[in-house]
Amino acid sequence: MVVVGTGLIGTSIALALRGHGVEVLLTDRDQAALAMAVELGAGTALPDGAAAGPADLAVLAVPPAAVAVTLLDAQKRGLATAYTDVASVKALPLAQAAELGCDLSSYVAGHPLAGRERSGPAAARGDLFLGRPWALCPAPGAAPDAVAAVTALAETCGAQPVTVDAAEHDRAVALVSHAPHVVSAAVAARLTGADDTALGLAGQGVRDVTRIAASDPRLWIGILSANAAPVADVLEAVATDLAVAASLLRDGSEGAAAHVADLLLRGNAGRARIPGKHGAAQKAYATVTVVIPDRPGELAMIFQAAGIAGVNIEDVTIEHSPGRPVGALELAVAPEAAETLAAELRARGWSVPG
Ligand SMILES: NC(=O)c1ccc[n+]([C@@H]2O[C@H](COP(=O)([O-])OP(=O)(O)OC[C@H]3O[C@@H](n4cnc5c(N)ncnc54)[C@H](O)[C@@H]3O)[C@@H](O)[C@H]2O)c1
Ligand SMILES: O=C(O)C(=O)C[C@]1(C(=O)O)C=C[C@@H](O)C=C1
Repeated sequence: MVVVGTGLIGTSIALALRGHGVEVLLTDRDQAALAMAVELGAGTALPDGAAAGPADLAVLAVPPAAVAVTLLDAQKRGLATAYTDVASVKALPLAQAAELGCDLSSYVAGHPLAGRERSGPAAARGDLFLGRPWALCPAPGAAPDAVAAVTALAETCGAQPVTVDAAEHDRAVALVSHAPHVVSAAVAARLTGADDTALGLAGQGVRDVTRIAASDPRLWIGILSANAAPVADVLEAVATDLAVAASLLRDGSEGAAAHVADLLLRGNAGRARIPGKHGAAQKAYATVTVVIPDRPGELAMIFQAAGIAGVNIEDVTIEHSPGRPVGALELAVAPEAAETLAAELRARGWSVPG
């Protein structure tokens, strides 16, 4: 397998494949991204010049606007017998590939519906795709062998392949991914002018609604502009709901409140329609939260205590309390290790609520 573009998605796919013993060759025009992916165990660097022979499949994990040119270049080099991409929009890269004269029989456009708000190989996870849908949009003349190779890729990564027409895919993701992204950004953008009192009162709700607003704007402007009309349709409908809700709230009458309640009820109904993930569950970690004083060496001592307790820390987040000399350290660990870690930290004097 060859992965072109060792960012978040390319490296996550490579890690998932390596987990199944697949030989993976990596390439990226950014040498630092490539070196990091190799360092993380995602594969080995694709040698310059002639490869030993074509790979079974080349995965083009580059931004949407780079898919067609990358495909053309890869096909000219004879990198693989089949090709796919992972871009978040499908009709435009397919049209560009046709226009450039790419071989569309060996190419099956793809899109895993899994990601993160962080970019680059350091954010990659081999379990990113477990149980997630993976859209496949083969062009009419796609070779059955190529379709089979890309289907096998999705399945090996633990995802559920879903075959869908490219234009239909783009309309669907405008609703379930692209418009929600803009709405999240719009809510988060209100916070740029927020004062310390408001930010200090921020709870989980605003964090949930704005998580994806932390994503790379360069990637997202490429996605949104490549799917502009379907995204605009959804945003206009959302904007109408918001404008009506605002004017009803200004009205302040009981009747108006009932109408706002109607929007909330439709929200409940829409949310309930989102299917649960299929297939295997993503690896679930337990979170041990520690209240930490803001002083040098504190993190090192906590990590050392975890090591002494024999507990592997899988992930770390620090939530700062603005204006307060403490923070909340969230340690993600295997569920069966959570109690051991909590007990060790409490015994050493840290506050571990719960
Ligand atoms: N981020 C997500 O949540 C997500 C989820 C699903 C699909 N996608 C799609 O996956 C693709 C990659 O997104 P990402 O989040 O991994 O971005 P990323 O920025 O983490 O990685 C992109 C990588 O591609 C490299 N690159 C760019 N142009 C290249 C070229 N011409 N040749 C070789 N390498 C090149 C960059 O150097 C970078 O390392 C995009 O098409 C995106 O739409 C993203
Ligand atoms: O969960 C996230 O952070 C994502 O941005 C993932 C998400 C999505 O909207 O579900 C975003 C864009 C991709 O094309 C696929 C998946």
